[in-house]
Amino acid sequence: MKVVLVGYMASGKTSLGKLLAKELAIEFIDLDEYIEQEQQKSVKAIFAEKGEIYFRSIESKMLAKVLEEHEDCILSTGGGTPCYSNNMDQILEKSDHSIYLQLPISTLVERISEEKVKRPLVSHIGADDLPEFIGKHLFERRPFYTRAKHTLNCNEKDLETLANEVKSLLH
Ligand SMILES: Nc1ncnc2c1ncn2[C@@H]1O[C@H](COP(=O)(O)OP(=O)(O)O)[C@@H](O)[C@H]1O
Ligand SMILES: O=C(O)C1=C[C@@H](OP(=O)(O)O)[C@@H](O)[C@H](O)C1
Ligand SMILES: [Mg+2]
Repeated sequence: MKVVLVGYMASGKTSLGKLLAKELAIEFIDLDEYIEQEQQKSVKAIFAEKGEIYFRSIESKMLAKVLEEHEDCILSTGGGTPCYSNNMDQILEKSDHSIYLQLPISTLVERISEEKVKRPLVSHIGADDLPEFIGKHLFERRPFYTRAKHTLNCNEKDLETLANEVKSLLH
């Protein structure tokens, strides 16, 4: 069974994916970590040294590779993955379940402001401008995320609760 998690930065894709894979005893793949291993560089360094277009091209290729080569896995994507190239079509075609982790802007702002450094798209944005940036960005990206097979309301739920809710979707 192939399950793909999508959603905005800091929606919990990596954390929930890890927990789910452990509980379901299947392989966990985080697309950003996969790219970092393949490129031998952090996502931050790839953005800084080669630019976003290069990152999006690698991201799309690595997504296709993971979807092709892995039968049973939980795949946590990056926040931008479904929004470029034909990535969301690929996800819908090649996975059994795709799940959009939905959170209110206020929670995303809180989480991102604590972890801006490792996220190159927001690292340069000041605290005052962050809510407007995230609001606009999510408005642009939401149409891609909502194509996922399921939407999971993650507001004020801990990881264990979310893992149980995902498991009940996987039939
Ligand atoms: N359900 C949750 N409740 C509270 N904090 C969470 C939850 N899920 C994730 N987090 C926290 O939010 C931050 C971003 O999580 P992460 O898994 O890196 O998100 P993503 O991979 O979507 O960017 C981390 O600090 C993580 O511990
Ligand atoms: O939203 C985005 O475009 C990005 C999200 C990041 O992943 P997370 O969503 O896990 O932070 C990472 O892929 C890169 O920094 C770009
Ligand atoms: Mg992540």
